[in-house]
Amino acid sequence: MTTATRPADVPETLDHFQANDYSPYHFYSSEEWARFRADTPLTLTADEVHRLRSIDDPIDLEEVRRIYLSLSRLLSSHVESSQLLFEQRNRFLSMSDVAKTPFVIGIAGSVAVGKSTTARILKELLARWPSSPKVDLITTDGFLYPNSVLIRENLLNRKGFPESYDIGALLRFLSAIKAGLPNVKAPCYSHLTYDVLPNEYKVIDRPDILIFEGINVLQSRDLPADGKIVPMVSDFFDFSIYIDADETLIHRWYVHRFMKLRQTAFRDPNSYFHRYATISEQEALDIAEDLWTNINLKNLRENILPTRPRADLILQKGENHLVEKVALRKL
Ligand SMILES: Nc1ncnc2c1ncn2[C@@H]1O[C@H](COP(=O)(O)OP(=O)(O)O)[C@@H](O)[C@H]1O
Ligand SMILES: CC(C)(COP(=O)(O)O)[C@@H](O)C(=O)NCCC(=O)O
Repeated sequence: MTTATRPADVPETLDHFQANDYSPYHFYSSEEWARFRADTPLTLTADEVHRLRSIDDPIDLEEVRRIYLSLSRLLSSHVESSQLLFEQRNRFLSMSDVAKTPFVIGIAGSVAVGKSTTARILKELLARWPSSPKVDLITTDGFLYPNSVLIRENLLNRKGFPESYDIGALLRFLSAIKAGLPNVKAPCYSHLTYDVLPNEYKVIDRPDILIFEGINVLQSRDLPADGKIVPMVSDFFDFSIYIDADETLIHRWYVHRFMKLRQTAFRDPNSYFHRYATISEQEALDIAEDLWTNINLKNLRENILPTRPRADLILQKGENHLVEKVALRKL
C-alpha cells in the first residue's frame, strides 16, 4: 500500500493561516489563552482529571487550568447566547411551550490525537455551568459498519475512512437530536472487540449540550449525481473544535499507545488485538507502524486534515499533548 500525500491546498501547519492577512482566525499562545479563563473556578480535582484522561494522555490539572477553563467559559457563553436567542425568537414568533434543542459541539481530529480526553474533560467542565447541567457525549465509532459488513465489502483496512461509516444512520441520529426528540438511540462501539456492539445503544434524552466526537465530524460528502442537496454532519453543529498536532507527534503517540495497550487492554483474551500481546516487541512495533502508515496517517492526510479549516476553534498540541496555540474563528 502507498501512503497518500496531503492535497496541495492543505497546509500541514497552522503557520500558513497565521501568516495570511485574510486569515479567518484569531491566534493565541497558550499563555494568552489561559488569561481568558478570568475568574472561572477550577471545579475538577487531580483525581478526576486522572480518571477522565485516556491511556497515555498525560493531561493534568495545570493543563485543565491553562487551556480548558477558558474553553469551557467561551463555550458556556455561546450556549447562553443561543438560549437567549431561542427565547427572543419565541417571543418574536409568539410561540410558547417550545422545547429547546441541544447545543451540539463537534470535536474532530486524527486517531490518537486525544479527542476522547478533551471531550470527557469538556463534558465535566460544561456540566458545572448553571446554563448547561446536562451534557452528553457520543463518539462516532458507534456509527461504523459492523466488521461483518466491512469484511464483506473489503473495507476492514479502511476503518475510519468515510465509506466505513453508516452516514445515513449518523445523520438520522443528529436530525432527531436537533429536532428536540426525546430518547434518541446511538449505537455503541467497543475498542476491545474492535466492533460495533450489537443491540447496545446509548440513549440521549434532550441534554442541554451534546458533544459529538470523531475523526469524521467535519467531513463533507460527495454531491450525488442527481444534484440532490445532501446534509453534512457539521450542519447540525453549533460549535466545532479541531484537535491538531504535527503528524510526527501523532505518529509517536499512536505507536506508544499501541505498545502500552499491549501491556494492558490487549492482554484480555477478548481483545481483538490479543495476538499482539504475545508477539515480540519488534513484531508489535512493525504492526503499529503499518496500522499507522497505511490506515490512520493515510486517513489523516486524505480526509481529516482537509477539514481543519472548517472548525470554529483549533487546539494545536505540542510535545506531551500540551496545547501550544489556539486559533479561534473571527465572528
Ligand atoms: N485497540 C484499542 N484498545 C483499547 N482502547 C483503545 C484502542 N484504540 C484506541 N483506544 C482508546 O479509544 C479511545 C479513542 O481513541 P482514538 O479514536 O484514537 O481517538 P483519540 O486518541 O483522539 O481520543 C482512546 O481513549 C484510546 O485510548
Ligand atoms: C475506530 C476508529 C476509526 C476511530 O473512530 P471514531 O471514534 O473517531 O469514529 C479508530 O480508533 C480505528 O480503529 N482505526 C483503524 C485502524 C487502527 O486499528 O488503528
